[in-house]
Amino acid sequence: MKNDSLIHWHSMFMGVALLAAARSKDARKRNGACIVGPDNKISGVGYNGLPRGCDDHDEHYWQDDDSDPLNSRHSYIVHAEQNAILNCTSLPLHGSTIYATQYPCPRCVQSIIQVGIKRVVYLDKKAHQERVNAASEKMLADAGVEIESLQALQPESAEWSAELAQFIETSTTNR
Ligand SMILES: O=c1ccn([C@H]2C[C@H](O)[C@@H](COP(=O)(O)O)O2)c(=O)[nH]1
Ligand SMILES: [Zn+2]
Repeated sequence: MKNDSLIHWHSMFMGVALLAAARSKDARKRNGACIVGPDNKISGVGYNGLPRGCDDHDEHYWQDDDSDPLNSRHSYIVHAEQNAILNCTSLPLHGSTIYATQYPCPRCVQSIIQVGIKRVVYLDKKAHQERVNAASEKMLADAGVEIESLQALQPESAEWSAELAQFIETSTTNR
């Protein structure tokens, strides 16, 4: 007998991004991203973290002094979207969609555009980063890359993803 109780494709891909995010060591924000080809095949997954070989336990990397690049976490962390692109196992990415747990920053947007990704689906948007988000939005619009919230695209998927995020948050201690 056929089982019709499936999740949407959007739920599956945002779910993969959320699971990837659960691997992030960033105590401030755990992000994930999942890149999907036009044929619904996953090409790459990533989360925010330090580059390979940089010790997660080295507190130097997690400092917050933005006035000194040597002591700023922003010099070191590879963003989830960048990692998803760098981790891709199938190329090219032209025409792909990236599912991101957070509205991508301008740096990530640059990479997204340059590899030919044509659509961004995001889960959360930080309202206090209005100007940063506007910079991302301008580049995406000029480059003809669509961006939409999962909430607007598929409300049931957004609700399911929020529940999954909550479940992951409360159940991730070295499992
Ligand atoms: O597009 C983005 C933006 C940010 N991140 C990561 C980078 C950090 O690990 C956290 C928090 O970012 P802040 O800039 O320190 O607020 O989120 C990402 O993965 N993708
Ligand atoms: Zn970014």
